[in-house]
Order: sequence, then C-alpha cells, then structure tokens
Amino acid sequence: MIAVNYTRQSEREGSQLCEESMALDQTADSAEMLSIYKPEAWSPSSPVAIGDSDTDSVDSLFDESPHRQLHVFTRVAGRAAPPIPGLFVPDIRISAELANEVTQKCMEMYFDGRHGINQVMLFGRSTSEVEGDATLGAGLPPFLVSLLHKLRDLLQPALPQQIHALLFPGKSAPSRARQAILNLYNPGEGISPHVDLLKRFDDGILGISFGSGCVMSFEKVRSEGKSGSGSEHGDSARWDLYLPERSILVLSGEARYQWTHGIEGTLKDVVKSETKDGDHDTIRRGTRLSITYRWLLPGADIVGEPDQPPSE
Ligand SMILES: O=C(O)CCC(=O)C(=O)O
Ligand SMILES: [Fe+2]
Repeated sequence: MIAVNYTRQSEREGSQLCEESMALDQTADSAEMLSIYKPEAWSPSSPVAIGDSDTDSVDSLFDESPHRQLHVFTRVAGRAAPPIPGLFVPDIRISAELANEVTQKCMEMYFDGRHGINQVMLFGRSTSEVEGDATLGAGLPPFLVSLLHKLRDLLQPALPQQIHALLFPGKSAPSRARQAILNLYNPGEGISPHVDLLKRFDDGILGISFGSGCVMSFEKVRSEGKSGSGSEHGDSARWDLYLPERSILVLSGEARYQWTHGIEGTLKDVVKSETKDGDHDTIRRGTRLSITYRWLLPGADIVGEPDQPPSE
C-alpha cells in the first residue's frame, strides 16, 4: 500500500464571502445577532452584500447608531441536494457504529497529531473475479475496503443504477486503480473551491462525512471568455448544501466536471431549519473527517504532487 501524507492547502482566500464569514465568527455568538439573507428554497444562493438597507429581511448590527448602519448578509444553506445533474446526496446515513470504527482507525493510523498532517492519500485497485477474491479496493487498508463494500450495499437502492455501477463495478469489470483521500478539518478549516484534477481522476467520486457536518458550496465553472460577477446575469450559479455527519456525497458527470466544490473555513454554518419553514439553524462545526474515493485515470502519475489546487 502506498500512503502519501500532506498538509492540505486550505482556506478560501480573498473572497467577499470569506470576509463576511469572519465577521460572522468575530461579531456574533448567535445568528440572531446577524442579518441573514434567506434565498428562496432552491434558488441558487445570492451574492453576499454589506451596506445600508431598510428591507425587512435584514436587521442592523448597530441599531443604536443612526449614522453607521452595517448589515451583514450571509447565505443559508439547504438541506437537500440542489438540482445539479450528477450530484447525489441520498437521504441515508452510514451507521453511527461504522462511523465510529472508521474514524477511530483513521485517527490512530494517520492523524495521531505527531506530524501536523491533515491529508492522506491511499491507493488500491478494484479487482475482478478472475483474480480470485474480487474486491472494490484491494491494496487499500482493510477497513477502507470494507467501508466501500458497505457503501455499495447501502447505496444500491438509493442511486440510479448507472451511477451505482460507475462507483461499484461488477465482478467481471476490468480492474481499475482507485484512490482514497482522507481529509481532516479542525473547526474553522475548509478547502478551496476546486474541480478534482481532470488529468488524474476519472468520473465517479464518492465522499463520506464523519464527526461533523459542514456546508459544501458548488459553483458553476465559468465558460471561457466570460467575465464579470455574473450571478445576476445568468452565467454563474452557486448552491450551498449542508452535509450532515455520516452522509454520503456522489459527484458525477456535470457535477464532477462543470461545478467546483469547496468548504468555507468557518466556525459555524447557517442552514435552513429542519422543523420551521423560513427559519434557520446555526450549527457549530466540529472536527470533520472526510473520506473520498476516486478512480485514477489509466496511467495517471499519482504519487508525489499535491491534489490541490485543482482546476485545469
Ligand atoms: O472534505 C470533503 O468532503 C471534500 C474533499 C475534496 O473535495 C477533495 O479532497 O478533493
Ligand atoms: Fe474535491
């Protein structure tokens, strides 16, 4: 087995959203103190804005000052997968027992805190029947192979058949190289928006969240030659989706190739309320571990270079 350890390049830099999230963390303990912009259910998230406004949807942070009214808007993430073709987040969770087992193994084997590592890449192969015991990831540590097999069974009724077959090829399918990437995020850490490397990874990406939820943001890759802020003019779109712990994410087709995914480095996520329409929950980030399985393209030079940043 080959393992490659990295310190992940993380944190989204320079964007307006990031600055506002900082403001969220620094200025308020609860979302009630903030002005929350609430987009319609499943309309793409609207841009963040700071400035004077007297609309009903915002409250002032500084009501007592008539001269300086600062309004902070933030996005409210949805809880159901947005309509991006090829994106699947089925409404199922792996069991708490399995999640604990896997997390414990990862912490013991890779993230014991000795080297400041927060990213590990592991490599294996799916094998076919002719080679004897067929597995979905021979060469990966047994607990990651076993997780793959459990995911195959769990996802069987939850995904379209061809997407399931893309992730879990049958026993007679040719052997393929597969990577498992483990990412550990302390509260406040994230990963820059990116498209997984086009020259290294094939279609069909499977990710599982452990230990904490987080909001994952998806942004449409801009077509070449277009510029400008875009979102109000139809050439860009963004969705924010809350991924609860033990949930499973699948990226394929358009979602894998035409949209970036990223996680903002924030201590709290603002998410649509599960119980009350039009309301929101503020959810504190815990330490999150993610495991992502990806197919390597034939001949991809896989060892020695970081996976981020990404789009090409
Ligand atoms: O942590 C996650 O769920 C996403 C990780 C990711 O996008 C990556 O490693 O390419
Ligand atoms: Fe990624």
